[in-house]
Formats: sequence, C-alpha cells, structure tokens
Amino acid sequence: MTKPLLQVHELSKSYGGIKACDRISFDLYPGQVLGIVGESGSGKSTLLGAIADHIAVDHGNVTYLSRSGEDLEIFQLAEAKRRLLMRTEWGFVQQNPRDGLRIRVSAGANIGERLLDIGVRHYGNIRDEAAHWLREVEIDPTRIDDLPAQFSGGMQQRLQLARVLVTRPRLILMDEPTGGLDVSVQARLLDLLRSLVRNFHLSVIIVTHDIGVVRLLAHRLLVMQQGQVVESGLTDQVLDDPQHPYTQLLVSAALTP
Ligand SMILES: Nc1ncnc2c1ncn2[C@@H]1O[C@H](COP(=O)(O)OP(=O)(O)OP(=O)(O)O)[C@@H](O)[C@H]1O
Repeated sequence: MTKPLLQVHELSKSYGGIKACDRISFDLYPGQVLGIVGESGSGKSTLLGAIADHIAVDHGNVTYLSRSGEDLEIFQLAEAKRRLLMRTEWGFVQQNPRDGLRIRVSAGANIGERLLDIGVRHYGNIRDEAAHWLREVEIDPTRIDDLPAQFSGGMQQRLQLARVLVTRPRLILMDEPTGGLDVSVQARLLDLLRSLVRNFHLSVIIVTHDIGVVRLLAHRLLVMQQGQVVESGLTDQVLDDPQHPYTQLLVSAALTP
C-alpha cells in the first residue's frame, strides 16, 4: 500500500490564551492536493507555518517520507539537513510574491539562485534551466533579465512558482497563492497550478479562504474553525454535503453573490 508522503500528528500552537492550532492531525499522500479552508483567524497560516517549521510548535510532530525512502521527523532534523530538504524536496509559495522573490534581481537570477543554493555551478545550464522554467509557468523567456517589479501580480506569482519548481520539489506548501489577484488572473493561475500538479505529480497543501480555489484544485479538504479541524474529507463530498454547521456557513456564503 502507498505510504503517506507527510504525516502530521497532533500539532498544537498557542499564542497566549489563543489556541491557533489545536491537535491537528492528517496524512497527505503522493500526488494529492489538500486544501485547508476557514475564515480569517481560524489557524490556517499557523498550521502551514508549523508544518514548514517556520513557527515553533508547542506539541506534535511531522513525518516526511523522503525521496530516498527515509521517514524524517521534521522537527528533529539537524539544521543543515532541514535547510537542504526545504530547498530541494519542499517548496513554499507565499501569498505575497514579494515575500517569496528577491525583488532586486532578475527573473532568471531568482530561479537560478535556487540551483546555486544546491550546488549547481554551470552558469550556462542555470540560464537554460531558468528559461525552461519561465516557459513552464507561461512567462515569455525573453523576459529572463527583467526584474520582478516589471511583472504584473499574476506573473510575479508564476515567477515564484518557477523559483520553487526548479529544484523539482515533491511537496509544495501554498499560503493563499491567488489572494489579491483579479478574478481572470486568478483563473489563469489556477489552471496553471492544476496542470503543474498533474504534470509533475506534486503533493500540495494549499491554504485559502476561497472555496472556489479548493473546489478546482484540492482532492481533499480540512475545514478549520478556531484552531480545530471541524470537518475533513473528499472535496466534492465536503462541499456538496457539508455536515458541520460552520462548513455549511462557509459553503452558503461562497454561493451568495
Ligand atoms: N504571531 C502571532 N502572535 C499572536 N497571535 C497570533 C500570531 N499569529 C497568529 N496569531 C493568532 O492565531 C490565530 C490564528 O491565526 P492564523 O493567522 O493562523 O489564521 P488564518 O486562518 O491563517 O487567518 P488569515 O486567513 O487571516 O491569515 C488568530 O487568532 C491570530 O490572531
């Protein structure tokens, strides 16, 4: 039987008296897209940050099945190994591309930098790879020397994806990747994400408050309210027949024009 790529076990994180994440557990399988939905303040970003070890948890653990078949306890890894893993097998896509890009260097350098980080040194190859990944994310490779600031918001987000994908990660964590974009730009980005997930057999955890985004992308859903998972399951099942009153509210709010 296929083993989970990621096992999240009883993750908890409080800020003072606020339980931002309260004993969250789930498994993510290879090639699966898991959507995490909930209102602002429900704990989605804290959960994502905790999984990526950006936020120190109070309790719980995360186990990742590496490319070489090792079960790695993320919070127990030595710093160097954790950093290498985050640069190679994992990727993080920020809501604001400015947080995920280096704004003062060219598009090509943004992509190439990730390869330099993992020890690639042949500059010709790096430039070719950067051009290749620009094409993959539907950016004209003749823009390779442009700065991110010369790109539209949607293009910046696609550039961020190229920067993440160049090291061929297996797991991508995304925090509201379509937030703040116009509806038509969002739709194009979602289409692109869908084909990238399929073509590269990516496993993805995507945090959003937008039910439309998870309906299009996610195989499974976790619904969070006040730091807890109140409902989970296959996306269509959860959205077409929500059981928990909070999920019912989210779904009906999304239907109201
Ligand atoms: N650094 C922090 N210090 C104190 N409280 C925090 C901190 N980060 C988050 N919180 C609190 O934890 C709870 C969960 O916040 P979190 O940002 O994870 O929610 P969210 O669902 O991602 O919200 P949003 O969609 O607005 O980003 C909230 O009550 C928030 O105020």
